[in-house]
Amino acid sequence: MKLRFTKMHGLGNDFVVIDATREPVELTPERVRAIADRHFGVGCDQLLVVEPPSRPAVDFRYRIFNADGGEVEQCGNGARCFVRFVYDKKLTDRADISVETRSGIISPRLREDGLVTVDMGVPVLSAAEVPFVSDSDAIVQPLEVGGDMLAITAVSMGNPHAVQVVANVDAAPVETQGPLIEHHPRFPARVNAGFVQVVDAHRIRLRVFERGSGETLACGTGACAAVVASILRELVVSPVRVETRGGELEIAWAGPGTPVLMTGPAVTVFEGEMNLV
Ligand SMILES: N[C@@H](CCC[C@H](N)C(=O)O)C(=O)O
Repeated sequence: MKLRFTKMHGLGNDFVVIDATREPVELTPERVRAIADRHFGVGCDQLLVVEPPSRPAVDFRYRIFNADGGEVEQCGNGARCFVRFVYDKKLTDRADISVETRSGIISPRLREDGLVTVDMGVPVLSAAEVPFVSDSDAIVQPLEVGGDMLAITAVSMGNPHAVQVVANVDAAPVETQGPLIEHHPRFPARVNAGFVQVVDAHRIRLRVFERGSGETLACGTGACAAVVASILRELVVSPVRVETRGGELEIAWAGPGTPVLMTGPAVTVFEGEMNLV
């Protein structure tokens, strides 16, 4: 069976995007892993599926699969690519859409300058809802990882993030500590591990070891979570430029109870057709 796809990226966080608005596509974890495989498949960090909405007053349903085959709640860089995709494919003539995800509604807007701003919703700071096993909702929490005591902030942007502040992201133990944090028993749904270096009051540098995909060149929800954590820790002030290995995002957040706004690029690389096994 042949399946048409579009290869896209947001700051080098790369996606295979599939249009399932006309007919459903059956995606098993094995199939997702095969498509995401960089040697035997197309290769991507996440597979994104565009579906018709399941409820009134939203335009599309947005499904996200990590390279390990697991379906997850949210993907920020993917959300920017999502609106670029549905607009370019003429699945809508609106540049401002409402999209349902596993964790709620998000609103991406394709701007005239080609950048995309996404209302990513209100961050969740309650430990139980992240989910993070803790008897407190303190902003900074101790977490023992590989014999070291880390100071993390647990934030959900629809998906779970553990954010820590480091002196230098280039020297941070992302590859070694990242997998230990991802699978830490106090994060029962696993977690995305963010490493933040504060540059000044409006700029941070960020690396993220993503749940189910490993370190990526950029993570949109990771950038939102990192800015929320850094504002709560009084290290930065909104708006904040986030430097990743793949480029920069701008994140604005007015504080608890308000939504996070993320602005950045969304790029189409090529169209293709794959053999689906
Ligand atoms: N790259 C994404 C996040 C994708 C999902 C994440 N790995 C998870 O498991 O929660 C982004 O740009 O936000």
